Amino acid sequence: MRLWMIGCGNMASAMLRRWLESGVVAATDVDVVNRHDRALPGDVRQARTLPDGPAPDVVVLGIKPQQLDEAAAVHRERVRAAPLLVSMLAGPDPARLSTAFPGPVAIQTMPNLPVELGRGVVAIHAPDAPVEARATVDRLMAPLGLVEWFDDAARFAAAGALSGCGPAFLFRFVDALAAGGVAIGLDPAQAAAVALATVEGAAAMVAASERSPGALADAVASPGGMTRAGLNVLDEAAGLVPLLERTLAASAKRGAEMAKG
Ligand SMILES: NC(=O)C1=CN([C@@H]2O[C@H](COP(=O)(O)OP(=O)(O)OC[C@H]3O[C@@H](n4cnc5c(N)ncnc54)[C@H](O)[C@@H]3O)[C@@H](O)[C@H]2O)C=CC1
Ligand SMILES: O=C(O)[C@@H]1CCC=N1
Repeated sequence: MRLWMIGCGNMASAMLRRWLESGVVAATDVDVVNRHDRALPGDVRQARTLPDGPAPDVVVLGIKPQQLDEAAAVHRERVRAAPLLVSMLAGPDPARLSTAFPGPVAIQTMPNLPVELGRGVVAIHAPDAPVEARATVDRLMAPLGLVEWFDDAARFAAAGALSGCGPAFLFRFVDALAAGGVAIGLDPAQAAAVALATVEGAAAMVAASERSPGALADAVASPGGMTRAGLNVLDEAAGLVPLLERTLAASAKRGAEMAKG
């Protein structure tokens, strides 16, 4: 599959790394446009302008949302002949993408960083996309992890807040678990190592298990034991659930503002 990538930074290069590793895309079939050269997976071609020659199968948009209009002004004419535009920008919906880049079928996606390992989530919103366009997008996204289509814009936005931002929240949790360890007497380096290994093992276990996270928590917590004492704090009325409800609500609110442009 031939790709042009307009903007290939943290998120797009995580996708590119996995596309190259999985073989769904060959490095020689990718052309990246970045503002400045940066280290890219597979040493793919990188320039300030799109290449001459025929349009690719897919144009991938990986710039910041605030850079959409500026990038469209520069690249719109070259992109017009491409069949598909796949955006990872938080905010712009397919209609806004098509206004910026008329011509291709516009697909709005929200990936997350673990796609780099093939363990990510890609939420997709393109309710009017024809079936062939959906099939191409599915083929491209399949190696990245869980791929979920949302025809409903509000559900797509909610999923994006959870999965797109979620890795950062979990990274914070790892740090918070380590900070809790330090507060009860561990040295910081050991606390960080123990917290990370605990989260990694527990995440792998819940992913592999047929038991729910709640059932697994109960399997850890002996009645009247240490874990139950800790869970009682997390489960307080003002504990972890309301904290994460507020966290996701804040991300979703900001996403809605960005969608308005
Ligand atoms: N970082 C993440 O975890 C996620 C990011 N996103 C979305 O991905 C997009 C990119 O985010 P990051 O990769 O974190 O940003 P980044 O700043 O690392 O990458 C943006 C890239 O775009 C290039 N660029 C800027 N203006 C350009 C232009 N006019 N023409 C060509 N290239 C241009 C820059 O040189 C840079 O390499 C954003 O729209 C964000 O909403 C979506 C989901 C998760
Ligand atoms: O923070 C952001 O706006 C982007 C979208 C989701 C993750 N990063």
